[in-house]
Amino acid sequence: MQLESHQLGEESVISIQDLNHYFGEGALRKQALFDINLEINKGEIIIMTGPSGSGKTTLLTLMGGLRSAQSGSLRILEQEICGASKKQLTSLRRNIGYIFQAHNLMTFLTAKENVRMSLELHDKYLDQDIDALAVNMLEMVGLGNRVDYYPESLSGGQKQRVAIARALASHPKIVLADEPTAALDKKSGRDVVELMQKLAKEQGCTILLVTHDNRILDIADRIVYMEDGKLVSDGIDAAAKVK
Ligand SMILES: Nc1ncnc2c1ncn2[C@@H]1O[C@H](COP(=O)(O)OP(=O)(O)OP(=O)(O)O)[C@@H](O)[C@H]1O
Repeated sequence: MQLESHQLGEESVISIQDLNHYFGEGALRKQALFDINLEINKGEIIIMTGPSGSGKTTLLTLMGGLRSAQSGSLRILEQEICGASKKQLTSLRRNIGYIFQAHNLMTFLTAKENVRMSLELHDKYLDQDIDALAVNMLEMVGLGNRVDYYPESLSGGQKQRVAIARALASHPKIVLADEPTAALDKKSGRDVVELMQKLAKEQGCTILLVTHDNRILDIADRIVYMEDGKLVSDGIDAAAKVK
């Protein structure tokens, strides 16, 4: 029998036990996540899918250190996030790359300057040729001839590729992507996720991707399916559920 990579006890990047999450206070308090358990290893590409309102973005933002975890245990890169301070979350976020539905590029910066910005956050790049690193990363996403373009002069797919270059330039251990193909046509969407897959595999980076786009499910090593705030299946069953 062939074991799945997550069963082999490889290096754990994210480890979640009995995680619950609530929004609001008092009578308005509403539970959004219920007893989530999940192990994610180095280099895995995980797609999270499920109906609208099922809790995918809430879980993704918790795993990205973008909001504080309230109850249970959430370990990211060997750090407990439940009860972590703002300062701890900020330093954790330097190890994570983010790609969102709307590319979130700075409109007043060129493609190169957008990628540079993410490198400038890291001391280790300060004595290197950051311009050259940014250009090299843009070449890797096929935009070597667009480095000095502003976002408004790029197509949707090109903007999303700049966002990928920006997210991966500093070789983060984790990349989070929330609906990265939502604003793209079929071909551009496919190109964008295949590029993410290729770069992540080269860098040994873990990708967590939330999507409603059934056409890209095959790039995942594992599919996690959510419903009503619960993780209802993980792995092969999940793939069958969304077909
Ligand atoms: N900031 C918030 N305040 C209050 N309730 C929230 C907040 N964010 C999300 N929720 C609620 O938590 C639940 C899960 O929402 P979430 O956005 O995680 O779902 P989702 O699966 O990502 O949905 P979609 O696919 O539509 O983006 C929903 O019932 C939502 O209304």
